[in-house]
Amino acid sequence: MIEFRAVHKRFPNGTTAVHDLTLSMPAGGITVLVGSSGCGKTTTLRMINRMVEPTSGTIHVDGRDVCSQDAALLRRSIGYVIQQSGLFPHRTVLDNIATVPLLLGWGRRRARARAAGLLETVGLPPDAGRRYPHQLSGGQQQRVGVARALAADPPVLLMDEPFGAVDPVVRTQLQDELLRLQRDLGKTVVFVTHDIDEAVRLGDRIAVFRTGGHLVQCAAPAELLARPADPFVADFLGAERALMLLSLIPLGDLPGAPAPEGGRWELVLGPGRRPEGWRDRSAADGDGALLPVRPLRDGDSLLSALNESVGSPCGLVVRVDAGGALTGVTSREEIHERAGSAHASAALAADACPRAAPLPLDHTPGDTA
Ligand SMILES: Nc1ncnc2c1ncn2[C@@H]1O[C@H](COP(=O)(O)OP(=O)(O)OP(=O)(O)O)[C@@H](O)[C@H]1O
Repeated sequence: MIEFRAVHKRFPNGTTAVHDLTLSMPAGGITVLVGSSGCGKTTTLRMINRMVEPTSGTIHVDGRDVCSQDAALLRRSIGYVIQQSGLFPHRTVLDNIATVPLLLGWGRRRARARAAGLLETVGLPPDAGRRYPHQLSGGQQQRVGVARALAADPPVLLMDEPFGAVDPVVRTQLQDELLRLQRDLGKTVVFVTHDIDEAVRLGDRIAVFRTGGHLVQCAAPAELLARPADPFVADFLGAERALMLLSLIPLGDLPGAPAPEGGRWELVLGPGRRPEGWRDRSAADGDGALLPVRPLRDGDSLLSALNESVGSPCGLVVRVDAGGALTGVTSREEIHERAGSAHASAALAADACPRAAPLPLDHTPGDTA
C-alpha cells in the first residue's frame, strides 16, 4: 500500500531527518515506526501525506506517487491522528468529526449522520457529540481524534504517538480499541511511538530507526525480538526482550489439566464454578484463609501466565472460560518449558522466513522527486 523508495529528507538548516529510506508498508496492516527521539519517525510519517516534502526519492500510496497529487486532496484522503488530538476547541465534537466530509462536499446532514455513527464506532456515548472538546477526558478526546480521522473512510491512517498523553490504563483501552477497529475496518495504519511495548502489542511489522533517520530493521514483532539485526536494535528492545516475546504467545497454546484434589492446596470454587482462591489444607486449624487467585483465559499471554505462576502459592495457574468458569490449571513447569522453547522457535521461524527482497530501485542517488 505504501512504498518508500530511497527517500531522503534534509531540512533547510542542514539536518538530515530521513536517510535513504526504502520501506514497504503492507495494505491492511499496522506498521509501527519506533526509535529514540529525533530519529525521523514523525518526518517519515508526514512525508506520506506531504505535510513534509521529501528531498529525494519517491513515496507511492496505492501505486500512486504522492508528489504527483494535489497536496490538499491527498491529505483529505488520508486519516491523520496526533498526540494532543488536535481538535478544534470551538467546534462541537460532532462538527469536529464531520470536518473532512464537509470539506469533501458531502452536505451537512450526511456529514453529521456519519459523525454520529462514528461516535459509536469509537466507543463514545451519543451525547458526547454535543459537547466541546474541553468537556471530554484526554482519552475521550483521543477517541474523537480517531473518529475524525476515519470520517471520510480513508484507506490509510497515520497515527503520530496518538496515545502518548494518556495514563497507562486508558492507553491499554485505546490500544484494544484500535486493534478491534483494525480487525473490523482493515485500514493500512502507520503508527509512531517511543514505546516498544506498544509497538509489539500493535504492530504487524515494526520499523526501528536510529538517529540520523536510518532504518535499522523492519520485521514482524516475533522476528524482531528473536533476531535483532544488530546490538543497537537489541539495546533498544531492552533487557526484557525475551520476556516480551512471551506477550505474543497465547496461553491457549498450552493444554490445561484438572485442578488438583487431595494435596496441600485446594482450589475453592464459588457459584458457576468460579475460582475464589487457594486454601492451605496444612494450616494449623485445617481451614486456612483463602489466598487470592487471578484466573486467566486462553487469550491471555504466556507472559501473564508466567507472572501468575511466579506469584501462585502452589505454582499453578488457574484457567477459566469466557464466562469465568474453571476450565483447568497449568503448572509453572509447563509454562517455563514453553517459555524456554518460544525463543528458539521464533528464531527458527525468522530464519526460515525469507527476508523481504529489496525493492527494485529505478532511482539514482541525487534524483529529486
Ligand atoms: N522543520 C524542521 N526543520 C529542521 N529540522 C527539523 C524539522 N523537523 C524536524 N527536524 C529535525 O529532524 C530530526 C527528526 O525529527 P522527527 O520529528 O522526525 O523525529 P522523531 O523521531 O519523530 O522525534 P520525536 O520522537 O522526538 O518526536 C530531528 O533532529 C529534528 O530536530
